[in-house]
Amino acid sequence: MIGVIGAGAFGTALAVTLAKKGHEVRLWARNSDHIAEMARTRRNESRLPGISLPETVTVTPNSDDLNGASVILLSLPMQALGAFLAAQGRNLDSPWLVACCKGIDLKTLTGPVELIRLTRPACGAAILTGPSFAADIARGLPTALTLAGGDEALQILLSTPTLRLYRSDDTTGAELGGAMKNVVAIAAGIVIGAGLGDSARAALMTRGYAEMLRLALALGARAETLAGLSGLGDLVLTCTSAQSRNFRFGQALGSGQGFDPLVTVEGLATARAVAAVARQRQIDMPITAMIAALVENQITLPEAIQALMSRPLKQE
Ligand SMILES: NC(=O)C1=CN([C@@H]2O[C@H](COP(=O)(O)OP(=O)(O)OC[C@H]3O[C@@H](n4cnc5c(N)ncnc54)[C@H](OP(=O)(O)O)[C@@H]3O)[C@@H](O)[C@H]2O)C=CC1
Ligand SMILES: O=C(CO)COP(=O)(O)O
Repeated sequence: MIGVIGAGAFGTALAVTLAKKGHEVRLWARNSDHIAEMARTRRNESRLPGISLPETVTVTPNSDDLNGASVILLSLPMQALGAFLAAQGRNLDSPWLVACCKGIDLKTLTGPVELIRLTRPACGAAILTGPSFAADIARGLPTALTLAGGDEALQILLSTPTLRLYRSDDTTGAELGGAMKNVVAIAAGIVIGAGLGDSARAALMTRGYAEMLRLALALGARAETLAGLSGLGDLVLTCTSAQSRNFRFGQALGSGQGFDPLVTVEGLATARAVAAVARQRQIDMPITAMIAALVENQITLPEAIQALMSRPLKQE
């Protein structure tokens, strides 16, 4: 049996693809009305529309029902993970706890793997991350992700005929790549929304990648991890697709439109967290600093664009 914490888009998509492979899956959700609706309709229409839940997926409000799972996937938004682990993490009984979220925790300035390790040092802690929209996974379109921190048996267990996992031991690099690409995706959305053009977006993605790499190397990650699926791969996907919520949020900001505050936009809190880490380490991250300042209403959009364009000329 495989356990999934969080019946959002990603948790549900993982549950569907793993159930289709033949696993029994128990999916934890917090809201009883939501659970009743999923049980009645066999769909998660509010989070992952148009996808049927296989019969072998059971939805439960009780995280104890996941105990004994071969692996428990934690698919909550990053800023909700710490509180969930503090409240229920010590009761989770499985050899592997795998983070399926992207971001840096604002409270501790650490990634999800570190939060898991601190709560359950006796369990294996890993992260599943990379370029994949939940809807694509659930529809059975080909996708490839990085599993960092897991062993070969876990890699085989979680791979499906349409979801191909590559293994890595660089958990720091995998979590930082997945976290920081969302910040750059917001900036890319702003560029497109403000009508600055595709050339400006390409420049921003390249300079965004340069600052992602700078911080990651300073924190002990490997360059090849950042160049892989969990870094560059996800940066490319998220900065170029309107399926991305981070990109769409930026686009709305850049074009002066509103955005539904209930939609999960991981890059917002992560921009502030990464900017704080960069300040502590004295690492230059101008794009992240700009997004953090925008999010905190310290600068306006025209000021942010002007500030980036007027930086001193330097070597690439
Ligand atoms: N969607 C995607 O395509 C992908 C998402 N991810 C990552 O997966 C993670 C989850 O995102 P996603 O599934 O899209 O998010 P969604 O917005 O679709 O769903 C969020 C889920 O988390 C639950 N939740 C929110 N806050 C809390 C809380 N405080 N305690 C318990 N549960 C909570 C929500 O419950 P409720 O419904 O009751 O509000 C909901 O089930 C993110 O880090 C994201 O970056 C990774 C790859 C792809
Ligand atoms: O991480 C994702 C794709 O890999 C999903 O991106 P968004 O959270 O921006 O929708």
